[in-house]
Amino acid sequence: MEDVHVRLGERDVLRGVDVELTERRVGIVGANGSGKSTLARLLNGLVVPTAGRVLVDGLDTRRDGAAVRRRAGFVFTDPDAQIVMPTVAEDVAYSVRGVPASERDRIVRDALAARGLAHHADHPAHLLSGGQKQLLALTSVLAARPRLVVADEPTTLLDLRNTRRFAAELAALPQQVVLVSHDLTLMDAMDRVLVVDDGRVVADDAPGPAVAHYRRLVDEAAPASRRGAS
Ligand SMILES: Nc1ncnc2c1ncn2[C@@H]1O[C@H](COP(=O)(O)OP(=O)(O)OP(=O)(O)O)[C@@H](O)[C@H]1O
Repeated sequence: MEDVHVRLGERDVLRGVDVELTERRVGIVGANGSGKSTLARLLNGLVVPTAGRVLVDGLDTRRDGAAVRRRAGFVFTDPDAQIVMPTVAEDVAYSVRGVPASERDRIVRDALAARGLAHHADHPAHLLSGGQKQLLALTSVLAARPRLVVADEPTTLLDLRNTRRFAAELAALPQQVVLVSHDLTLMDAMDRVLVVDDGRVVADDAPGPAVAHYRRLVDEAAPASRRGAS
């Protein structure tokens, strides 16, 4: 991201973000409305910069949006917003729809087996539990073999067990992962963490110091009367 600015409506949502993300695991934390989702969405061209450039694998997201989206898979917070087909297997098949049918069936079978969803293949996707739906969303994204996986608060709807399971799935991926989350425990597994505040990256460090920076920001923003109590 080269000096990226994003203006949405009347608001400067991102103001001069300049980062090169080369680590395998990159976390993004920050307050509600600070610009994290916008930053994540820049990475697959769902949002394009108002000024500056975003390059993914050397491709400009403004010019080569479709090619960028093939490289960068996006996992949304709410899997219901992402699951588009009636059954579990059909949903995974949809994300590899360009592949010949015989190969597609094999990809779908392998992908479902890898996430423990094989016996749900013909089940209606909407009947899965929240955790299973999130795994299905990840499975469908991964079936398209993206080089980069961007996940925007993917564990918000999950209980502790499924959060752990999903985090383990993300951790095991060979791809580069960019993870936006309010769950600071997930940041321990990152190689690098960006702290976003009011549209800027205000810290960019290893997880320990970055999360400490974020905690200080929150403490400083709290009214003095509450600070002692926290
Ligand atoms: N399409 C839009 N038009 C106008 N403003 C927008 C639009 N999308 C986002 N915003 C604003 O941009 C700011 C940043 O939003 P963003 O979703 O990136 O924040 P976030 O850090 O991911 O927040 P959260 O943690 O609450 O998900 C917010 O103030 C939001 O209201």
